[in-house]
Amino acid sequence: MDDLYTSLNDHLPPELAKEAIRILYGAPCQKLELCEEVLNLSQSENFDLKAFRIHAAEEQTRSRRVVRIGAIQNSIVLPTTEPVAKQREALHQRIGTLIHAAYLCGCNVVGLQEAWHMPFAFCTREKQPWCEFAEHAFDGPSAKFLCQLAQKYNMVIVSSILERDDEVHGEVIWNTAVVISNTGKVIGKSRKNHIPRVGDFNESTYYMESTIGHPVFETQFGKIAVNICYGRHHPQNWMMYGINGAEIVFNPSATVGGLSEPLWSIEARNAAIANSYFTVAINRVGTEYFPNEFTSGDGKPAHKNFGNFYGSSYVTGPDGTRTPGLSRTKDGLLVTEIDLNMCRQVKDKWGFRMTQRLDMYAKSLNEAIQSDYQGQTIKE
Ligand SMILES: NC(=O)NCCC(=O)O
Repeated sequence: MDDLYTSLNDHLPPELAKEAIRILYGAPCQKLELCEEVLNLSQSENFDLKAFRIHAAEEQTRSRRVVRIGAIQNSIVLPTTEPVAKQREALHQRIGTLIHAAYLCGCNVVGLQEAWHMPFAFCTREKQPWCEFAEHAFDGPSAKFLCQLAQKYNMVIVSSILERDDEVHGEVIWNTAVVISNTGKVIGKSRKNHIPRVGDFNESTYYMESTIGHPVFETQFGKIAVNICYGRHHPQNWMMYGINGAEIVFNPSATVGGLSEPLWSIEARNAAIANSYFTVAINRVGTEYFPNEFTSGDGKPAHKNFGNFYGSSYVTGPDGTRTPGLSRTKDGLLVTEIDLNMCRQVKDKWGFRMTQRLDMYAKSLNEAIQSDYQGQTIKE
C-alpha cells in the first residue's frame, strides 16, 4: 500500500470514503492546483507530489498570514559503500531538485528529514566512516549549499544534520537542526533533546542530548521550532516549543515501519492539537544497507539494514485537521498552505493554553524529581 488516504479513497464506496476520511483526517483539506512545470518535474524525477490548503477563518481585525510549507522526504541516492563526499554530493543534487520543486509550488518554508545529508548509519555503532559526515552547522558543505538556495528562492529552510561542534565543544558530535533565513543566513540551531535507545537506534553511541533547550526562531514566515525525531514521543518537549511561542514545529525524523508506524499518525498530530500550532512530521523513505552486519542485543539475527523507512510525511493544523501523507515508498514533496492566524483562533475556541495549569504541573514536577518523593498512589 502506497498511502492509507489513497487506499481509502480508491477502495471504499465514495460516501463511505468521505466519512471515513472525515473521521480519520479531520476537516477536508482542499487540493491545490500546481503548475505544469512542477507536475512534469515530479514525473521525470520520480517523486510523489501532493499539495493542500488547510482552511482557516477570515478575521475582521487581522489580515491573513498565509504561508506555504514544503515537507521533503527522500531516500539515499548512492550505496553506503561509496566515498563520503560522493554520497553527500548526490544527496545535495537530489535535494536541490526537490527544493526547486518546492519553489515552483510557491513554498516559503521548507523542511528536510533527519540527517538528510547522509545515510542513517547510527544502527551500526561503527564510527568510521559515518562520523565523517558530521559537519559545521553554519559553514559546513550542507549549510553553504542550502544558504545559497534559501536566498535564491526566498525561502526559510529547516535542515537537520549531523553536526561537528568544532569551535566550542572540542569537536563533539550533535544531532542538530539548522534554521536558515530566506535572506540566506543561518538564524540559529536547535538540537535533539531526547536520544533513542530502542531497537537498532543506537544513536547514543554518537551524540548526547541537547543542552540548548527549546529555541523558537522568528522568521518572516512565522515562528518556527524543531523537535527532532524521537522527541516526538515526549509531550513536554512539544509543549516547551509552544510555551516559547512556536507557530510551526517541524519534526524531522528517521523511523522504521516495524517499530513506529502505528504511532506516526498520532504523535505530531496530537502535539498540534495540544499546543495550538502547526506540526510538520517528515520521515525518510527506503531501506539503507550497510557493509557490515550489526546486532542490537534484542535477540534478532545479525543484519545489515535498519528495515524500511516508511515516509508518510504529513502536516497537521492546530484544530487537528491533517493532510494526507506522502508516499510510504517514494521520495516526495508535500506542499501545505496554511494561515498562521489559525493558531490564535484555536486557542480562543478550545482554550488549551488558558486551561494549561502550568503552575500546578511545575509544582508537581518539582516535587516528583526530589529523591524522597512519594508518588500519589492511593491503595485499596
Ligand atoms: N531517529 C530517531 O530518533 N528514531 C527513533 C525511532 C522513533 O522514534 O521512531
